[in-house]
Amino acid sequence: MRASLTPIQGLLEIYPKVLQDARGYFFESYQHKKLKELGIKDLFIQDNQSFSSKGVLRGIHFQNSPSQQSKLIRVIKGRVLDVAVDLRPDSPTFGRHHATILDDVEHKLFYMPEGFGHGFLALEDTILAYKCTDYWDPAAEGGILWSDPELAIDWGVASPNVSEKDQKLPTFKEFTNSLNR
Ligand SMILES: Cc1cn([C@H]2C[C@H](O)[C@@H](COP(=O)(O)OP(=O)(O)O[C@H]3O[C@@H](C)C(=O)[C@@H](O)[C@H]3O)O2)c(=O)[nH]c1=O
Repeated sequence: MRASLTPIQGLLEIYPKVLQDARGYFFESYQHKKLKELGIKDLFIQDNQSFSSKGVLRGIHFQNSPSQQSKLIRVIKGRVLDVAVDLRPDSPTFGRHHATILDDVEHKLFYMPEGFGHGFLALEDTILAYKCTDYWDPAAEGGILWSDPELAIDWGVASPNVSEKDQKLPTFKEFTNSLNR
């Protein structure tokens, strides 16, 4: 397991050692001690899995305090463009994002601590799995519109398949205004 830093402090891309043999592959998708050595000390208490058809975009989602979640994300089958948006008001990279490809070949893990918005675009029919450090809390759910020009995320598609709920998410400006209230 090897971690690679990203331009945003706290966000990590983690490369597991994928062992191939005549039967297929094997890798440790979660190993507490090795992740701790890479600086990830979180206690994950919920695992989620979703299937998304090619062209589906989910996000950008987060949970507000006190139900904030760190996430450890990976693709079981398929390929996504996965995006983390820095929503930590005190961060020098507040409002900036980092995008990365997660797939079922490299099996890269994407770690985002509390304070990030998360979204992904399915580039193929995809099963995505992620660990979370807090339970789902519908009352604490927050989000930002995937296509907000201020975030300027290059999704590479003009009209992805987005849920009605996600189409109505606030803009980044509305989000920042809500912080100042
Ligand atoms: C997130 C979540 C949803 N649900 C339910 C609510 C709803 O009926 C159904 C689908 O929920 P959603 O439409 O919110 O699912 P989805 O759009 O996949 O939401 C997820 O998006 C990605 C980007 C994230 O980062 C996640 O934290 C989560 O917000 O599942 C749970 O039961 N537990 C959960 O933890």
